[in-house]
Amino acid sequence: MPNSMTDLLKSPPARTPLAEQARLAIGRRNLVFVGLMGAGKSVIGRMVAQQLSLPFMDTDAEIERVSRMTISELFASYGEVEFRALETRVMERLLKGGPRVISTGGGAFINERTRAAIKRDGVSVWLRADLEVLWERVCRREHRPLLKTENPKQTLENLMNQRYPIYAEADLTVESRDVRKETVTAEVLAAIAAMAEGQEK
Ligand SMILES: Nc1ncnc2c1ncn2[C@@H]1O[C@H](COP(=O)(O)OP(=O)(O)O)[C@@H](O)[C@H]1O
Ligand SMILES: O=C(O)C1=C[C@@H](OP(=O)(O)O)[C@@H](O)[C@H](O)C1
Ligand SMILES: [Mg+2]
Repeated sequence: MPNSMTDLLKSPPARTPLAEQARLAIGRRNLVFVGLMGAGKSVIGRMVAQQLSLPFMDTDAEIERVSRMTISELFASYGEVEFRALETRVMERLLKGGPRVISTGGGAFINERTRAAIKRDGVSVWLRADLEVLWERVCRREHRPLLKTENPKQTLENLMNQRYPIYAEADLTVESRDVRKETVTAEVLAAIAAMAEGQEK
């Protein structure tokens, strides 16, 4: 929200040359972040959107807005199957309104129908991270219902084993490691720009 008339008159911040290249590469498509809980989809997605001057949406936030419930409440009241059905509908709707940057919840790309929609209308980026990095980021947070188990670190490892072969189907992979978020953001832009160069050859 602009704070003053001066803000309203300001032009949007200029993109860096790397961001400009990445923006051209995306064209009318959406940029979609996939990967496990704690990979940084929500945080990095928002930063990349800012760099590209594209609107940002997070499917979990959108699901919470339309249902007027938290993700934990949805899992508790309706279960995972209903949550996935809602997630697919929200994802299909967001993909139609692009181009935008969309961060998904960790299970979205695992669902066949959601994955097919992302492949059709988006450039997907897998933010890949090691177990220790993910665990360090999620262990103190309480809002992820799938990790409310006896041994959440083991649950995370099991999910890695099940899901990593599927995340690997994403168009691009960027390592989300223990470095500054700005570094990961720049690496995402570089990966998109490099993808476009590869397509031109
Ligand atoms: N280099 C980094 N890249 C991404 N996230 C990072 C990084 N360093 C620390 N974090 C933290 O890790 C957490 C990632 O959470 P989030 O973006 O919600 O992940 P996801 O949406 O993939 O579950 C955030 O608290 C973020 O601040
Ligand atoms: O991995 C998953 O199945 C889930 C990941 C969560 O999103 P984040 O990956 O953003 O934490 C959220 O959608 C829900 O708790 C289920
Ligand atoms: Mg998230």
